[in-house]
Amino acid sequence: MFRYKKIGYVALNVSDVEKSTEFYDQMVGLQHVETNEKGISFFRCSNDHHNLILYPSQEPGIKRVGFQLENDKQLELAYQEFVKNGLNPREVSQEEQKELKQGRTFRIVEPNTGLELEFYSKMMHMIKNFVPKHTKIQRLGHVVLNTVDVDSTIKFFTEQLNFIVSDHLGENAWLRCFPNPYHHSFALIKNTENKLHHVNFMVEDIDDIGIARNRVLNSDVPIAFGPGRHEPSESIFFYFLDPDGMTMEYSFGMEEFPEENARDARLLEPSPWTLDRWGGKPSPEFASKGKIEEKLSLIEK
Ligand SMILES: CC(C)c1ccc(C(=O)O)c(O)c1O
Ligand SMILES: [Fe+2]
Repeated sequence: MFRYKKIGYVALNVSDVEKSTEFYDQMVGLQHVETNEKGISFFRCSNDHHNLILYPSQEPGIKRVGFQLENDKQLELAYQEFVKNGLNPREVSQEEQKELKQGRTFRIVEPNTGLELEFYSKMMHMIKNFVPKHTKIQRLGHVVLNTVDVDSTIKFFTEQLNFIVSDHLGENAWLRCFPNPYHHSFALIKNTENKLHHVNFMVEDIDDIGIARNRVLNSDVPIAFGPGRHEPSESIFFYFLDPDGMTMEYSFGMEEFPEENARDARLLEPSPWTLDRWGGKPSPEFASKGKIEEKLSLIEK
């Protein structure tokens, strides 16, 4: 099976790119790289050209998630595997690759949720390091989806995409993209609707969490959950809402897995205390918004 480097970027549809650009730059603390002539806005928290893209849209939500493979050889292996399994990978045009500052890129549609997933190995490496404005963001951490058919979605990620389950909690699962060490770069939570649950950025220390809470409290940005501590990955978390009501998370600290002899996935107790060891409760708006952009699945289920 093919090998990942990491979750590379998330693309969101937003109703007002200018407003959201200010939010992700000033409130989240990502570096705004450029807004192009089509009104597409790029941000980074690393030397990658982008770790977040905002697309103008009437319907806010999630557009796609991009995964970086270890190298060109692994990318080709993934392509061959997808073709063999009838997943119909679609190569991204040269023109769009240029717009994205990426090398060879292809996409498939996850058949259970309709989310478009992208695979690439090369993205423009920016000369100047990411300089934190206020929050020492280390990386795009994970994306979580709500899914109606959670069993089939987990099966797809593990059997077709080479993800490994790090933990189960009831029917839900936290998954890592092998051999990336972090506890999860994707998670799947059962719901009555397929939609975005949240996007996570990992931060360097606990002060980033405490300072963020005060920054958000002193603004008109709604807090959605936390600060608290998650049982599965042991991270300290803080969630707040973006201008379209989509949930963003900062987290500090996360269990890491070795490539070989990693522990087996646990069956964690489905209890509110598992989600927050400190006993907090999410607001009703937590993880409530984030339509998945509809893409026709070409995969036979
Ligand atoms: C409440 C959500 C689904 C959640 C639960 C646990 C973790 C973790 O262990 O890191 C998360 O990151 C979450 O977002
Ligand atoms: Fe999370």
